[in-house]
Amino acid sequence: MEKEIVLRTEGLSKRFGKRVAVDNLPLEVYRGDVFGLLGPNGSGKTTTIRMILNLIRPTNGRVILFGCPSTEKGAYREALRGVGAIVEQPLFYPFLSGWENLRGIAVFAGLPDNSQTRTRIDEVLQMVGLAERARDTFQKYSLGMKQRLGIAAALLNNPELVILDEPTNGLDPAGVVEIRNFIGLLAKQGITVIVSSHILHEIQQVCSRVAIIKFGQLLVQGDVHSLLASQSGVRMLFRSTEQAYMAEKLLNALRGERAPWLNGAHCLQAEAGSWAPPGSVLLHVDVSVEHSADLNAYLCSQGVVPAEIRRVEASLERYFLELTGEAAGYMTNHIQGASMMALGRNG
Ligand SMILES: Nc1ncnc2c1ncn2[C@@H]1O[C@H](COP(=O)(O)OP(=O)(O)OP(=O)(O)O)[C@@H](O)[C@H]1O
Repeated sequence: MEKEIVLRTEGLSKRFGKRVAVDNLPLEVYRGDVFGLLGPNGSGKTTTIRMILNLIRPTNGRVILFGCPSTEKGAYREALRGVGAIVEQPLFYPFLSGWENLRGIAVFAGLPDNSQTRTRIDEVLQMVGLAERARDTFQKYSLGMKQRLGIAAALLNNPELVILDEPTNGLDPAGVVEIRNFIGLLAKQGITVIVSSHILHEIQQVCSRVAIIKFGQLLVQGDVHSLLASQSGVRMLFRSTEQAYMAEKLLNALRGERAPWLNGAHCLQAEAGSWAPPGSVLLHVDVSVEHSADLNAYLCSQGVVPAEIRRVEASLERYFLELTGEAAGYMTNHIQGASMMALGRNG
């Protein structure tokens, strides 16, 4: 079944003077996704979110939200009613309780001041786990609770899509886990979530799809499972670079009917601080770890003997570093994988 696109951006770009903050960004968010918008500080995440929310105007391109293009201004404002968002730290009154703060926000957002709205306030406080602390003043809340109250505010209008800009910022590890679990709960209730973060591993576990951006450009977009599939596997160190490239050739030739369990192999430079000597060339083999012995036996039979073989755990962070060459290592050949789009800085 075709997945329904909830939000799409086409050629979305934003320039501040000479600075290009967002550059021709093509995002696609499907219904039910927890969509991670990931990238380092200053990569354009908040600017993108602000354009989606119509808080700033794109220099070029458009957003299509629930089928409605941002160029149709009135209709787009209507479509935005189906969105709840927190961008930056929401402002709350410190001497009012969580409940009273939400009431103020509800009234400000144009919700009627009636029993239905009051019930909704109770509901959202329950959803974010603050029901028992609803009557405490905001100033008594921990940072994590303050953040959750922000999310509760974003949920007031019963949105189909929730956008959370860096919701884990400033939280301790327990707070991060709390927010992550909470995002998972939202997804279980059928709410589509877009969540931005500059710390890739923090929300990797909860995302179904991600877009990784840098300098406002899309580096890669796809479902987390396929992106990471090309990351996990085993890495081999050889006594010489020549042997590593020889093994790469041999294993890529072995793929197919003779070794259906082998998805491919590519050489890369060892990251700084990794187990391999700095600057050495490693062979990454896309294979499940149970086949390490088969690989070893085959390469030895061909006279190319690995000096060391290690399993690698999939991580978006490593993937990002390899993609951008930010670690000492960089990929010496292109990224492989079916359902992803890799657009380097130069296309
Ligand atoms: N109002 C503005 N005027 C000028 N430049 C801006 C403005 N807003 C953002 N920028 C610049 O645009 C670029 C992208 O910023 P943005 O805040 O979107 O990045 P980000 O990925 O959200 O970063 P962070 O993780 O630090 O929040 C940065 O270089 C930033 O300095």
